[in-house]
Amino acid sequence: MAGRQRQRLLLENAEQLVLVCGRREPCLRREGAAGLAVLRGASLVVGLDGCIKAVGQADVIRDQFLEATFERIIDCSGKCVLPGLVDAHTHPVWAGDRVHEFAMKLAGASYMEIHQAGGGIHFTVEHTRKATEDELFTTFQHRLERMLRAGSTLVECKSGYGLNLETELKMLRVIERAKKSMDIGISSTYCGAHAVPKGKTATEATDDIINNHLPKLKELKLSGEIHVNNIDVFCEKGVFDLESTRRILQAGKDIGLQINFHGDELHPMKSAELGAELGARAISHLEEVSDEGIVAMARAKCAAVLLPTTAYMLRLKQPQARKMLEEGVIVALGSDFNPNAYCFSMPMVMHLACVNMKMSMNEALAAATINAAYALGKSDTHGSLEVGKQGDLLIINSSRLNLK
Ligand SMILES: N=CN[C@@H](CCC(=O)O)C(=O)O
Ligand SMILES: [Zn+2]
Repeated sequence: MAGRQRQRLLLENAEQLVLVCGRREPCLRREGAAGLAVLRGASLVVGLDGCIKAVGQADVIRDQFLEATFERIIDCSGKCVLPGLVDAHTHPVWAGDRVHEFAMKLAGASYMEIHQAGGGIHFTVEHTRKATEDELFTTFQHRLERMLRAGSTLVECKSGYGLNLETELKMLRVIERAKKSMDIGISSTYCGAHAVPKGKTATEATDDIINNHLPKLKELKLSGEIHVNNIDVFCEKGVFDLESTRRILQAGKDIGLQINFHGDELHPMKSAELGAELGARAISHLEEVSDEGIVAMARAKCAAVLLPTTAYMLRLKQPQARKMLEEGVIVALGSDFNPNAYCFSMPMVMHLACVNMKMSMNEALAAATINAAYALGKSDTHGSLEVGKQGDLLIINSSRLNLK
């Protein structure tokens, strides 16, 4: 029946059609991530609703859709098709660059020394508070366009440079506007606990978030004004300790947000153990995760969002990607785009993951597609080329990805 209908797009006869997975797996672990599903000489059909209608050998699809009409047909002979990339961790809404801090870091200052001296996130907060919503939207839009050009079709976007309710909401409104107007998927994250605002203690900031910020987010969700997907905390020595992190994440979960937070980045905090206990969807960074934390994450099916740009930029030790993969953790990747790590490109992130974290190319692609989608709770609709999923895809002008 579908074979006679009008369809949006036919990608014909790709040399390699990299499905990533083909049995509706929610994520890929161990051997699953090491060997991806690939069809050769294959075609794919996207329907008028933007979803994938068929994937298969070119001659089979041709027969099946003999009587169909297409808005567009693209000859993919000699080319590769793969799912749109998913960037599972970004901080893309802000004003005021931090180029001056690069020189400080090169001269030996650490990320936390700059932060504690009032720079880093605090510097960005000062500038973001002063910026208008339109100014923030314009730069954000430009950044999303660049991410899209680098192949990302679904991006996690955090607030977190406001810290007060007014500016956090301003950032979330900007993200909401892009969700509605831009041709890129967005999973939005409330990250009001990104730093302890100047003039407050961590406990005061935690109380403010729980008593004022989160109830407001609940109200705005009910009225349909802002729909946030995830809750985040920077769980770190000198920022939010384990107890404050627990209180904030639990309160976020109680209003229906998915837990997806920064943990075990600069110091071992037992963030992974906490995330596993709270049922977190994902934890990012994990350079300092413990062995027990890795096991707990694997058991709890809590994704590890690894950020190779951070370890590179801050000269941190690399997260133990190989150990996580061997223990069965769901490993995802993110660009961590922010004023400290100015990288829009998931292909670059995948490259760094292979070279610096010793992931295989297959593992890196799984981490930047189905597993990143899993980290955002979206692997039922994104992250692989399977019937029923969104038709987000990339055509690569190369006959083979040479995956191993
Ligand atoms: N570590 C905390 N947050 C960001 C950095 C944000 C910033 O420095 O502005 C990160 O994920 O790397
Ligand atoms: Zn971050």
